[in-house]
Formats: sequence, C-alpha cells, structure tokens
Amino acid sequence: MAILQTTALTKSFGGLTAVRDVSIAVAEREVHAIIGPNGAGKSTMVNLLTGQIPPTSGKVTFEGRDITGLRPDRISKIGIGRSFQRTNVFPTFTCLENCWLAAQSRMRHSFRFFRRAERYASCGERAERALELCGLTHRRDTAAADMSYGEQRQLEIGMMLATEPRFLVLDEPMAGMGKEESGKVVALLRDLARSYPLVLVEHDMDAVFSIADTLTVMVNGTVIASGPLDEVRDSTAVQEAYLGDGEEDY
Ligand SMILES: Nc1ncnc2c1ncn2[C@@H]1O[C@H](COP(=O)(O)OP(=O)(O)OP(=O)(O)O)[C@@H](O)[C@H]1O
Repeated sequence: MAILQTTALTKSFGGLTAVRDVSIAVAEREVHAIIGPNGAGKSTMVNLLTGQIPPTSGKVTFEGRDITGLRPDRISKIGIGRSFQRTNVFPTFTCLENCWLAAQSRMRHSFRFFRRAERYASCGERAERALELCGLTHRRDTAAADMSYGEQRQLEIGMMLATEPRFLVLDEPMAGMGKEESGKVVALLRDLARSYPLVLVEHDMDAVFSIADTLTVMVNGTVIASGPLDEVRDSTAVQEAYLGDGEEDY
C-alpha cells in the first residue's frame, strides 16, 4: 500500500505549468527518486509534497490522509521530514544544539513549556538519537561552522531526523559535494532507507542508481517514465529524453 501518493498533481506559475498531472505512489520501504533535467519541476514537486507551496489542482495523501495544501509545519508534525537544497544549519551552534532546536520545533508549544524539564530531556534524547542516526555523534559539541560542507549537509539530515519523521523528502542531499563526501551521504541514505520510505531528488546519477528502487523521470513538468529502477533507466524514452545528450551535465 502507498504511504505517500499524489493524484494528478499540478502547479502553475502564471502561464507556466511547472508540474503537470503528476501521479506517483511511494510504498513502505521504497526509495523513490525523481530525476530530470534543469527546470523539469523536481523542486516544485518537493515543495508541493512538503507544503511549501499549494498545488493549483490535484491531491497529496499521506498514510491515507488528504494533506493537500497543509502548511509546512503541519506536514512536518504529521511525519514528513524534509531536507533542503541549501544548508540550513545555524553556524555558531553545535551539532547537538542544531538537532535540539529541530527536535523542539516539533513540540506543540516550543517556548511555553508546561513541564519544562521533561520536555527539555525529551528534546535532548531526540537530538542525541538524531546525531547517532546521521553519523555525527563524534561531532556532538563541534560548531557547525567548524565542519566541512559535507558534514553540514549530514547535520542537516540529522536535524530532519530530530523531528522524528516517518517519511523523508530529500532535495539534492549530495549537491555541491566532492566524491568522498557524497560517498558518505550515499552510505547514510542507504542506512536510512532501511527504516524510512523516502523521496529523493538528486542530480548525481551514480548515487540515484545505487540507492533508488523506483525512478520517476520528469521533463518540462511532465512524467515521461516511472517504475522500477532497471526498467526505467534502460527505457529508450528516458535514454533519449534525458540520460542521452544531457548526461555530461550531471
Ligand atoms: N516560484 C516560482 N515562480 C515562477 N516560476 C517558478 C517558480 N518556481 C519554479 N518555477 C519555474 O518552474 C519550472 C520548474 O522549476 P523547478 O525548480 O521545479 O525545476 P527543477 O527540476 O527542480 O530544476 P533544477 O534541477 O534546476 O533545480 C522552471 O521553469 C522554473 O523557472
């Protein structure tokens, strides 16, 4: 059964339709990658799934519940975690503090604690667990600014995990990384894929092909192919439309 599903999802910006009639379904334990050339509508899809923008038409359901048009904080609380294309960490805060803040953002009244001590402890536990999950326990007390770019992206994944999501949406988690750094993130994503269903938007095709179960290929806002990785990767339509001439761009 699908955990996350879109039905005829469409988003227009004035005269431009960035996402047109997209219907995808992501099952339990599935890594669903969305690929496509620049301007294909991938980021718009991510923004529609996580509530950053409302759709023009169509529907998004999560665990059978209609979440279309809900605000990002509601969607986060419902259990969909999102990482951003650009690093969102607080540079002067330590890794633990960054994760602590993210954990706290999920609390109902972030700054008006009823049982302050209990909530504090619970955020601390979540933060420590998130650091462990993203492989940064050894950097617990290091300020984000003192870490490499790759580690900061890793921390951002930790911050997403500190919100205790049940589903992950990752927007170009390998962007701007060197080979060694992206190798680490690929390993991390493989680990996470054992526990979370996830949607991954990524330009690094080696990474996508090594992690994804399902591939959706978008061109100009439209899905041109979607299905099991091997079938879609090797389909002529995809080779011609995307992986052919444009491959060197990635
Ligand atoms: N807020 C917006 N207002 C107007 N047009 C937008 C907006 N956001 C995206 N677009 C347009 O929608 C189209 C799809 O953009 P989108 O960023 O979703 O593509 P993408 O596949 O993520 O591209 P990239 O790989 O370059 O990130 C583009 O033509 C873009 O210019």
